[in-house]
Amino acid sequence: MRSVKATAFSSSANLGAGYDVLSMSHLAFSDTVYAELINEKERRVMMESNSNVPLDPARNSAGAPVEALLKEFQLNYTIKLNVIKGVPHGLGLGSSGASAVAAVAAVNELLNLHLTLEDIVKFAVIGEQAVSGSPHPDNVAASAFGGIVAVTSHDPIRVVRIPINLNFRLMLVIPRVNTGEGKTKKARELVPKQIEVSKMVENTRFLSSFILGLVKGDRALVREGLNDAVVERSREPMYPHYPKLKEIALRYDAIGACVSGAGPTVLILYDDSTKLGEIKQEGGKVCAQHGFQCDFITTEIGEGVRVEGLN
Ligand SMILES: Nc1ncnc2c1ncn2[C@@H]1O[C@H](COP(=O)(O)OP(=O)(O)OP(=O)(O)O)[C@@H](O)[C@H]1O
Ligand SMILES: N[C@@H](CCO)C(=O)O
Repeated sequence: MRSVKATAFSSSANLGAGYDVLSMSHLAFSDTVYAELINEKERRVMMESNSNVPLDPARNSAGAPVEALLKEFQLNYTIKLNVIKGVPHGLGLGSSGASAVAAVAAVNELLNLHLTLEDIVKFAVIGEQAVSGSPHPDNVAASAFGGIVAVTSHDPIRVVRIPINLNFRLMLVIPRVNTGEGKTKKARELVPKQIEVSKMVENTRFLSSFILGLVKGDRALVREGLNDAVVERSREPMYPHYPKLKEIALRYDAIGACVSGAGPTVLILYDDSTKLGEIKQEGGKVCAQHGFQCDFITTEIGEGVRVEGLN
């Protein structure tokens, strides 16, 4: 039987004021999905995994988009997906998104559907809808395209990679906690439905500064822009360690810090001026004060989804 392997990397969405719009792929973790054509008789998705994610395709971020693909292309095929999880889930690292992108990319290759990367994002978003109740496109856009991306249109999906002219590396501060089922769904319920114009203006300034700082290679602008006056604040009860951790990162001259997606992971941008050792030491104490340990993982900006035909 023909089978295809696809690998998609972890991601950090929002990046300060870019809620549901900005996201960054990183090489820290990845999911791999093997897709195999079992028969051409019955429209069905069979699931296997090395992890405790749901094996009901409708409740799995990899299975749901593949079911939608088979329906969209009116294919009565049985497809087996083996989801090899490498991205820890429920921690704000785009785990559900990575599976979704890898699954859609693998089936695209397996069935020669000729999907563009934006088509892959369009279908992978169905996986996010299945697990968080919202079709947020940011994580899947970063896992599909790589780099730092802006989703400039939702319908139709349009994704733009942001040119990066600033040298920096990444550190993920990952709490060793179990956030339970549907963490992102709960986090999205905390986001206010309406905000004051002053908050919109403040976030527009942040977003402009962050993006312009990346493009111009202006460290101070990136530092000024990596902030958020709305979503991060509304969700603080889900990551009480964050404000102090951010203050420590900035004190020791990190370029900036933000919540990774819906958290609780914190993303820190740093360079040679940053006193990383002090951040790890004092940041570790902050995590302990909140009752958990944190892993401090350094990594780099990631690539887009990789596909490999196996036979
Ligand atoms: N293939 C999958 N990979 C990861 N989680 C999955 C998958 N399929 C279903 N899930 C469920 O989705 C939830 C994890 O997704 P969730 O959106 O909450 O966090 P995340 O994707 O890890 O991080 P982020 O905050 O970046 O979205 C868990 O409840 C998990 O059981
Ligand atoms: N933009 C999404 C990303 C989830 O990783 C959210 O913050 O809910």
